[in-house]
Formats: sequence, C-alpha cells, structure tokens
Amino acid sequence: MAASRALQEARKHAIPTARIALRGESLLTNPRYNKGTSFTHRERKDFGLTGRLPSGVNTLDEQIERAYEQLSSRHDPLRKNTFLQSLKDQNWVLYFALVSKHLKELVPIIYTPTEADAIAQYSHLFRRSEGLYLTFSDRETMEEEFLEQTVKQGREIDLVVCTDAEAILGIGDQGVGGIAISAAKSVMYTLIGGVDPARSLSVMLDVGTDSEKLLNDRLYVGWKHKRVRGEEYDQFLDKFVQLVRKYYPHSLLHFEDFAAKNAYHLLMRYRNQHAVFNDDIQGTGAVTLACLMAAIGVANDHAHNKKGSLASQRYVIMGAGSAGLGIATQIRDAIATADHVSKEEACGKFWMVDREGLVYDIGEGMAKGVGEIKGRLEGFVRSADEGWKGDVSLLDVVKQVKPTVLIGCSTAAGAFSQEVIQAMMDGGCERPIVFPLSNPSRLVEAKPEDIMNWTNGRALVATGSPFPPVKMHVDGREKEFRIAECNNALIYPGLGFGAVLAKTKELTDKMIVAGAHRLAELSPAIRRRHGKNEDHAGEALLPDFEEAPKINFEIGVAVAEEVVREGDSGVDGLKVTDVRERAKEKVWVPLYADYEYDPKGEVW
Ligand SMILES: NC(=O)C1=CN([C@@H]2O[C@H](COP(=O)(O)OP(=O)(O)OC[C@H]3O[C@@H](n4cnc5c(N)ncnc54)[C@H](O)[C@@H]3O)[C@@H](O)[C@H]2O)C=CC1
Ligand SMILES: CC(=O)C(=O)O
Ligand SMILES: [Mg+2]
Repeated sequence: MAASRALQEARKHAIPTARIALRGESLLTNPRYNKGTSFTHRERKDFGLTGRLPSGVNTLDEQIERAYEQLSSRHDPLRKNTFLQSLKDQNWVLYFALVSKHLKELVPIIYTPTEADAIAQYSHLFRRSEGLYLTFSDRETMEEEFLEQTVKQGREIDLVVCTDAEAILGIGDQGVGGIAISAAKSVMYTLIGGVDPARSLSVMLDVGTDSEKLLNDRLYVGWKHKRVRGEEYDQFLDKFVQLVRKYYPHSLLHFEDFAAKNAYHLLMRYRNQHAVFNDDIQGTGAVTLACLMAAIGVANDHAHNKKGSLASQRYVIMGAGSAGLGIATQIRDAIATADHVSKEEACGKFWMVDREGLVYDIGEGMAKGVGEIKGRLEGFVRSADEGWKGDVSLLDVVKQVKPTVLIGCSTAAGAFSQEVIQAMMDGGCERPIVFPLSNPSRLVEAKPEDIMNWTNGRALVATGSPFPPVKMHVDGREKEFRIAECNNALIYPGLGFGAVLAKTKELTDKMIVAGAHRLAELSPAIRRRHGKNEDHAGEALLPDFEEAPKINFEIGVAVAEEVVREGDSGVDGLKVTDVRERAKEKVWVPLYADYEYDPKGEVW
C-alpha cells in the first residue's frame, strides 16, 4: 500500500551524515548516538574508539540478530522486558530496529500487559533513571530541573508525555513507577508513529502516592508522602504546564493515566491554551469509535432487513472512569454529528455502570456510586424517574435495556459473565458487539474465547490487550476469529505524529475524529467487505498491530490535513496537498547515520 512505499522512501532520506562532538566513552554511553559494534573503522579512529571495541564491525541486521538471540534465551516476559529496557538505555537505533522487526511479539513485552508488571515492581527493578522526574517537594526549583533536561542541552522537544501515576493501566496508584508508562507511551510514538525519540520527553509528576504498599516499601524510590491534592496539586500541575508552554509552545502535551477527575479537569483547563491530549479519554474514545464503526459495518452485512447505525445502538458501558466516559463522549459526539441529533438526545442511548451498579441521579447533584454529576458525567447519568431503585446490577441493566453494544473499562475481571452475554442475546441482539477493554489481560471483563463460545461465533469482539485468535466450530465448520486489539496505542501515535507534523496550536475533536475515520476505513473486516470477499467473518475489526506503523502513518496524514484545513497549523505555508510529502520526510526510522567528528557538532 501507499504508506508502505512512503516509509521505504523515507528510509532513503533518513540517514544524512551527522556531525557529532562526542568522543570515546561519552559517545559509547549515549544511547542516541551509540552504534556499538557498528561503528566503522574510520569512525572508530576519528572518535577515539578503536581500543574501546572488539575489531569486528557488524551491520545493524547482525546486531539485531545477536540481540534477538540474547532476548530469546530469556523465557519470562518480565525478564525480556528488563533486557529490552537495558538495550534502550544503550542504543536507541538497535532497540527500535529490533522491536520494529518483531513488533507483534515484542509490543506485549514493552507495553501492556508486561509493562504493568514492570511498573508494579519499578523500585525493585530500578537500574537507571530515564526521563524527567519532577517532585512536589522540589517544586521551587522545578524550572531549573526542567531546563537542565531540555533547553540547556539544546534539545528541541515536539512531544511531552506526562503522568502523575494515580491510575496506571488497570493497576491503580503506582507512584514514581509511573515514569515507565510515560516512557512506554513515548516509545510507541516512535515505534508506531515515527516521532523522533530525541524530540520527546517522558515526565513523572511525583505528587506522592496513596499506596500503603509503596509507602511501606524500604526500597521505594519515589517521594514517600501521601498524595498532594486540591489547590496545591493544581498549582504544581499548572507550573509544569506553563513551563511546557513557555519553552515548547508548539509541542503536544500528552496526559496519561491520571485519575478520572483530574484527567478531565486538566483536559478542560488547558485544551484551548495548548495542544493537549488525554490518551485515556480521547485516545481510547477514538480507537473504540473506529472499532465500533467497523463492527456495525460487519453486523450490517448479516442483517436481514434493517441496517444499523451509530445512532440505532443501545450502549451499556461498565466503568464510568476516564476510559468509559471518554468512549461515551466520543460516540455521543459522533452520533450527534453523523445523525444530526442533539447531544442530549444522543446521551439517552447510554447507560453507564460503575461499582454500585447503574449510574443514575440520586438527587442533590449526585450520581449513584460515582459522586458529583457536574462536569464530566453530565448527560450520562440516567434519571431516577425511569424507575431505577437501589443498586441496579449489570445483569439487570442488560435485561431491561437490551443493549446492542457492551463495553468494559472497569478493571472488573470476569464481569461479563455468560448470563450477561446470554441476556444480551435474549434481548433480541443478533450480533452482540462486546468490547472488554480493561488492561492488563488478566483484568479483562470476559475472555474472547468464552464470548465467542457463548454466542456461537456471533459476537463481534475486541479487547484492550492482545489475545490469540479463537478457533471454534460454527455450524459444523471450523472457523478462526481474529480478535482486534482495541487499544489507544493503535491510534494515538498517529494522532500525535499528525499534530506534531503540522505543529497544531490545539488538538480539536475534529482532528481526532479525522484520525478515527481513517482507522475505521482501514479495518480488515471492512476492507475485505469492500473487496467483495464473502468469507470475512473471521477478520479482526481493527488492523493487526503488525500493521500499526503503516496505519498510523495514514492516521497522521489525516490528522495533519485536518489541522491545515482548520487553519491551526504553525508551519508557514503548509498546504493540505503538501502534508503527505512532509510526513514522509519527517517520519523517524531506526537506521544509523554516518558520523563526522565536529567539535561544534551535536552533543545531546
Ligand atoms: N484499551 C484501551 O485502550 C484502554 C483501556 N483502559 C483500561 O480501562 C480500565 C479503566 O481505566 P481508566 O478509565 O483509565 O480508570 P479509571 O480509574 O478512571 O476508571 C475505572 C472506573 O471503573 C470503576 N470500577 C472499578 N471497579 C468496578 C467494578 N467492579 N464494577 C464496575 N465499575 C468498576 C471505577 O469506579 C472507575 O469509575 C483499566 O483497566 C485500563 O487499563 C484504559 C484506557 C485505555
Ligand atoms: C492503554 C491505556 O492507556 C491504559 O490501559 O491505561
Ligand atoms: Mg492509559
């Protein structure tokens, strides 16, 4: 496809000669510039490395082969994760080239689910710092620390990924270990989105932790203090955001794994001031919207008479946190845009379920189980006038509402029981759309294999972490169903690449939706359908992660084109028709440049 050719062409441009001022040990220990055994004899002489390396010179492919051999001798996913972490600390090109070559195998090692275990054990596995740690107790000197890691080193930054680590993946408050989610999300921006790793910054905003386990751990390396909240928290966060705005006005600021209340508040506070993006709210909303559009397309193929649309579904979403409300908001807005119904009317198609069951109005501005309605919950709280009383369980909601779409982002493992799925079918839903999206894998609301068996292969399923294909007999024939990984990582790297490419001043909903539409168009299930291939039943709703770089290139182009259309681009004279060519030039690929020694050259 075109994107693949684009990446190939980009490879040719990607390796201009680099002028480097580092020599000897400082070059070998700099992961951005280190080439290890790939330094040529000429480079070894010029940079004082001859005696520092064995005499043989390897190609990058040989280095990848060796590293893969070393990796494969480790059988435990967490040990593979720490090996890859060390490799990243040593040599970026080799790390990204290795992971790119074995993308499908290694993304689950460096991202969900294994990264969750690495984060949970961060203080025990700690070897080397990475990124920028900004700690509340050092708030007076925050600007100096920020400058030390960025401007003073001559760094140009396009992308800042930050977390306060209160709601990491599905495993809650992880304190300072959260730096590893910022770093993992940054890695995905490079691996899949083509963002230059030298131009991204991973940040941990350490405002303490409420995890007793961490506070009582002698080896905990974060700030041993209860979480700072309220005005002091807001001021600390604001100080950080203003630094980003001051020194990198064209950067994209990505918020990851904040607790729902702060996540929403921060997004609302800054979205009109800077290009900010909350991945758990907007990224998850966008990828789920794309997956849903594909699912409805497939269901329509099999529908005997009435064809479904986004507006004709009834949605039950379990987990009214960042992801659940982000998904609901994104789908609601898409319904309102596509079907010209009001946002209020579109909200009526959603039923949110949380810890205490259905979320409904219990008076005095409060919603059952989730607190204050004002703000993020507005519109998604059912009225008590509908007759709801006490705790209304998921099963009761499904029986009464007869949903066609069931989405999980609750961390409640196993919550989508056979009874719940059966109730969905008993309600007349021919092709139940079921997305148990909680991460990591062990927290999934239902295993795909079970859902497919309970529905005799009729369900349309996507999960948040990777799951193997489901093989089963349907009507006497053996079938294989591929399970889409509906993870925000399938879309945010492209959204970010597009935003950075066009230097957008804000990241608007329309830009995000442009990316989601592009992703839905590239769904294998839909592509097969357009290709008139009848046997598409087993295709995944979303492209495979193997294809993520190509797909995200397309998403990036779609987003950047929308930035230009909206007149928000900070790139002088950029036209919609120029975007694709510019994207090809900008995409970062893991290849070694030739080095010339220059005392005035690059040092960072
Ligand atoms: N697939 C994807 O791309 C993404 C998946 N997620 C996953 O979704 C889950 C939630 O993440 P966030 O929304 O960021 O967290 P969050 O903490 O903001 O929200 C979780 C919500 O689930 C509720 N909840 C907890 N236990 C429950 C139970 N037993 N029954 C019903 N509701 C329950 C909580 O009260 C809270 O409202 C996590 O597992 C996370 O890994 C989050 C973002 C993206
Ligand atoms: C994927 C993601 O962002 C999460 O699980 O929090
Ligand atoms: Mg997240």
